[in-house]
Amino acid sequence: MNQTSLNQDKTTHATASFLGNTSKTVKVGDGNLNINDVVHVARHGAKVQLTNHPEILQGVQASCDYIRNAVESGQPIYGVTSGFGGMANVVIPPESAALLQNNLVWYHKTGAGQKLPLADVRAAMLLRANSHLHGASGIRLELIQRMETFLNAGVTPHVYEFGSIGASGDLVPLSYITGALIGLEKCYTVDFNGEEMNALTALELLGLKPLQLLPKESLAMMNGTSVMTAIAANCVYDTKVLLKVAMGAHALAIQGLNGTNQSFHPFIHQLKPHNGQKWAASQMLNLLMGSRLVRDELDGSHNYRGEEPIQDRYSLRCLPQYMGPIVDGIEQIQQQIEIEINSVTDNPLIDVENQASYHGGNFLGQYIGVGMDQLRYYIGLLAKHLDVQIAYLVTPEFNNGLPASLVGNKGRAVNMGLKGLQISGNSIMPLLSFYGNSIADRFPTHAEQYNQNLNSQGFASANLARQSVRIFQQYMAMALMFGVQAVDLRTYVTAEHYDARATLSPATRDLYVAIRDVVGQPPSADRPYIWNDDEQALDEHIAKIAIDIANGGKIVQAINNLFQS
Ligand SMILES: N[C@@H](Cc1ccc([N+](=O)[O-])cc1)C(=O)O
Repeated sequence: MNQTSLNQDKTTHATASFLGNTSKTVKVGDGNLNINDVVHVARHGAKVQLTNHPEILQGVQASCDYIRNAVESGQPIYGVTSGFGGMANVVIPPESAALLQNNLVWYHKTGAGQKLPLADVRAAMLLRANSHLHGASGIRLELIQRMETFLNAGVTPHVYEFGSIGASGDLVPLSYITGALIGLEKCYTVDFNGEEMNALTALELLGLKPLQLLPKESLAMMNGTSVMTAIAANCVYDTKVLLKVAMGAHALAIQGLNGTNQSFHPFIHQLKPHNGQKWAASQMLNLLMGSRLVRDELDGSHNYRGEEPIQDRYSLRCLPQYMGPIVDGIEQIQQQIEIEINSVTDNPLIDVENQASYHGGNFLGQYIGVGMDQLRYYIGLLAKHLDVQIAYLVTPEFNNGLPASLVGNKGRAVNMGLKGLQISGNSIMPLLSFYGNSIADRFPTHAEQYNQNLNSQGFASANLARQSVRIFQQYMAMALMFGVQAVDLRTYVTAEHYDARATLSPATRDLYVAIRDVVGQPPSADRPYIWNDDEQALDEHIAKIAIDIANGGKIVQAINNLFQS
C-alpha cells in the first residue's frame, strides 16, 4: 500500500502508515494511557492489546449482567428502559430495549462536512475502548474487542467534522464508529488500509459478522467525549512539538540579532520562580551555550552599544517571562486531557459492586472545550512572539547591522530578500490570534428540547485546534527560514563567511543543519541561505519544512535531542 494514500492532507499533516511502522504495543485497560500512547496508536500503527486482567474482564461482564437484569425486572433506567434526552419520559418496554439502541445509532447519522483525519478516529476508538474497560458502561467485551480488531487491522470508520455540540459527548461522531463496528448498514463506511469500503464488506474481510446491539450498548458507545478528546490529544502533542521548535526559532533569532544571554541568567529567574519561566530561561541558556553570535554576558558585564540600547528589547529579554505562562498552560491542558483519556464518560454509570446505577453527566466535554480554547489562545501568543522577532530581524533600524529584509546579495539592487515571506507570515499571524477566540462560551439555541441546555462545544473547539496547529506549522516554517537567513548573515558580520555551522551554538547547529537539509540547500561559506531572489521558490521551502514538522521529521528530531524534558 502506498503510504500517502492514507494521508488525507498530504501537505501539512501526518497520518502515517497504520500498518505497524512501530513495534510498540499499547496495553489498554491496565492503567493510565498518556498522550504519547495515543499518538503511537493513532499515527504510527502501534498495536493495541486489551487487558486480560481477570478482574477487569469480570467487571465488564458484570456491568452487562446488571443491565440485563434491570431490563428483565423492568427497572426504570435512563436510556435503557426510557427514551433519550428530552424524551426520557417515554417508557420503553423490555421487548423494545434492544431496538432502542439500534435506533439511537440511526437517527444520529447526521454528520456533515469533511471527514475527520484517520488518526483522530483511530485515537477515538482507542479512548472509547479504554473508557469501557472500567466496567461501568454495560457493554459487551465483544464490542470493545471490535475496536481493538479495527485498530490492529487498520480499519477506520468514516466520521465527519460537524455534528457534535460536546454535550452528550460526541453522539453524532461516535454513532459513525458504532454503526461501522457492528455493521449496521452499508451506508456506514470505512477506510481499510487506504481503501474505502462499506462496513459490511470490511467486517467480512475481517471474518466478523454484524452484531446486534443489546440494551445500553449504543448509549455506552455514543454517550462520551472520546472523539473530541482524541483530537485534543493529537493537538496537544503537536503543540508541544511546536513549542520546542518555537524555542529553537527564537534561539536562531537571538543569535541573528547578536542578543545577550544575560537575560536568561538563573539568578533572575530564581527570583520569579514560575515553572514555565524557569524552564524557558534554562532551555534558552542551553540553546545558546557556546555560540559565537551572542553577547556572552553571564558574568554580569554589560557594555554601551553605540546607538543601540544597553539591554535587549523585550522580545529577547522577556522571552522567559512571556513564554512561562504558555508553557505552564500547555502542561495543565495536557494533565486535564490525560485525565479525560482515562475517564468513563458515559451515562448512566453502573456500580457493579453495589449493584446500583447512577444518572450523571460525565459526557460533558467542558475540559476539552475550555482546554482547546486555551490551546488555540496559546498558539496565537506563540505566533505573536515569532511575528515580533521576524519584524525585528528584517528592520535595519533595529537589527544590529543586518541588511533590510535580510537581503543576501546586496550587490544586486533588485534583490528584496525575505520581504514576501514576511508579508505571507503577516497574513497568518492575525489568523492564529483569531483562532485563539473561545468557542466554549458560544451558545446554540438551547439544544435538544432544552435537555442539553448546557453544552461544551468541545468537539468544535478541538477541530479548531487542529486547524490552528496546521496553520501554525506553516507559520513556524517561515519563522525558521528567517532564523536561518539571519544567522548566516550574522556569521558574515562576525566571521566574514556565511557558514553558520562555525558560529552557532552546538545545540542550534543541529537544528540549522536539519533545516538546510530539509529544504535541500546545504550550508556554504560562499553564500547565505538566500542570495538572489530568483534562485529558489520560497513557497516550496515553506511546504517542505511544514511537512517535516507535521511528520516529526528531521527538524523535530533535532529539536527533541536538545530539550532535557
Ligand atoms: N448524554 C445523554 C444521552 C443522550 C441525550 C440525548 C439524546 N438524544 O438523542 O437527543 C441521546 C442520548 C444523557 O445521558 O443524558
